[in-house]
Amino acid sequence: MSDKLIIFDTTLRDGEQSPGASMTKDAKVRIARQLERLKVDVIEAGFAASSNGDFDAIQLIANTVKDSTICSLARANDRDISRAADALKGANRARIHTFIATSALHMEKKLRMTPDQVLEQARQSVRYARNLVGDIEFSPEDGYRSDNDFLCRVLEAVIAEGATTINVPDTVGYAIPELYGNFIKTLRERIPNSDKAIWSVHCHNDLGMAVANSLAGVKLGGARQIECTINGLGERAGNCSLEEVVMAIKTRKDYFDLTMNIDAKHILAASRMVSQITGFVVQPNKAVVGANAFAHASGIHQDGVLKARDTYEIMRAEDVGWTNNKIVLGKLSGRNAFKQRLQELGIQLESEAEVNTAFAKFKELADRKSEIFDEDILALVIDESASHDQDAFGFVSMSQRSETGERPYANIVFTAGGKEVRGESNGNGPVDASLKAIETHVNSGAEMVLYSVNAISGSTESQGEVTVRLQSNGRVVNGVGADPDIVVASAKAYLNALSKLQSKSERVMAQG
Ligand SMILES: CC(=O)SCCNC(=O)CCNC(=O)[C@H](O)C(C)(C)COP(=O)(O)OP(=O)(O)OC[C@H]1O[C@@H](n2cnc3c(N)ncnc32)[C@H](O)[C@@H]1OP(=O)(O)O
Ligand SMILES: CC(C)C(=O)C(=O)O
Ligand SMILES: [Mg+2]
Repeated sequence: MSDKLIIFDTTLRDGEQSPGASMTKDAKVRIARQLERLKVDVIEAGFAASSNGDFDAIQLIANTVKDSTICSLARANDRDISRAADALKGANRARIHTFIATSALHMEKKLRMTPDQVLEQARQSVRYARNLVGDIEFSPEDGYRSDNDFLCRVLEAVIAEGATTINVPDTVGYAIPELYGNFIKTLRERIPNSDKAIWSVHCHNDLGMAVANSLAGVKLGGARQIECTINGLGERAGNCSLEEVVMAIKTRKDYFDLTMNIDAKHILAASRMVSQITGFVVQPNKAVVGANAFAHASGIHQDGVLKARDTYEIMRAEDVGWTNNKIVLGKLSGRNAFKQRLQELGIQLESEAEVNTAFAKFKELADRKSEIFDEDILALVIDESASHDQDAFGFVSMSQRSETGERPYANIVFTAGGKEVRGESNGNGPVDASLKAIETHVNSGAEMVLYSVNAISGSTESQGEVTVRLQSNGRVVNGVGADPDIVVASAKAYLNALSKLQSKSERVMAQG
């Protein structure tokens, strides 16, 4: 049996059947191009008979994408099949995928046809399609819940009519890996002409087993085509996810021993494109393409990964399109990860004692803030070294009150020459009140020439970094302070600037 596994992507057909995932023609072409870069073997571009728009999209994809086989779905009737063939005319390689349900439930209740009528319609449709296109896929819809004997009759008949791929769908996601794998194996063993077709699996994720079932269909059943979608998009709970199934087969080559054309480094871009076009956000803990798939937040794992990535990573992030893995600093991080980040940021602390002090401050901040960004660390270290040099004034604590219609009030405790002092004041706003409260004690006479606030990182959880520029007696100094509370950050920055004004060693900055 061949060791080549065909990857058939149906993001643009079954994926689009996901409620809310409808795509424009241009969006479909963009995705198809990305699938071509990913080197999927077959792109099911849509269902030509479903609408003129889908017909046009398939036609445009067939005319544009030349490296993959382009496929259209069609019900088992002449009209749908003709539409599919017409839409695919410009393709380098075209496939018609025709289907009809074979489970007793679907035949009786939905199609309202007898098994013999279904058998005949399947046979005729494949015959009709075969005269239009050489590459014909046939699917017995709800195949997994179909009667085995009947299914064998239908599949034998359509292979005899020229179907080149037999796809056995678990349409409603009812299968269990071992049972599904054996089901495919049994069909292949029982059908006399089964070796004339390539066998394919098409699994839905209603019980969260689409990937596992597909893998079992390949490993136990001998299927050599997997139907899947980017991000597992698809009807109801979705289809087998391309990124997961592909990376399972690549990562466990020791077990599957199969080859694929896929160029996995385009996986992440494909995932992002599909997510952006459909508006379906990828959950952070999604395998392979989720934001956390290669991220480490706990100290022991971070330490392990920094020493040897394979301690906690079974795939390389770069192989699926990430630029690297991620060490996310937070309250569970350890000293080694913290030190590594300081090094990456080009920060050299003088001694182990200084590292320990900075690490203690980092842990304290991390208890208040779920993720610590590089900018937080820079602010924390700048704050730390500033307090080393200039300790004339230091922030201790503050409280402040502001209420609509009331003048804001601040009460601040800070150190001045090593002694704790307290100041209080009203002001135009909470920042103004807190700086005036400092001045009630300091009386610096300095003029503020700049005040600026920056959110250190993108979210409301981030630290605020405040810069204050003061001018006094021809000297201009900058003070910087950082804190999740921007009023506290302002007070820290102001005290830092006042300290610099007092410091004899402070460099004089030319004004302007
Ligand atoms: C498991 C799957 O994913 S199957 C693919 C599902 N995808 C889609 O349905 C998306 C595209 N579908 C559509 O745009 C429309 O449903 C169309 C154009 C295909 C058909 O639209 P309509 O003609 O209005 O029919 P409607 O959708 O209401 O009903 C489906 C008809 O197709 C019949 N039918 C269903 N499957 C098949 C089949 N595989 N082969 C032949 N006939 C079929 C049904 O019995 C029903 O026939 P009836 O009208 O005689 O009762
Ligand atoms: C049309 C077929 C292949 C299908 O999508 C299914 O049965 O789930
Ligand atoms: Mg399906």
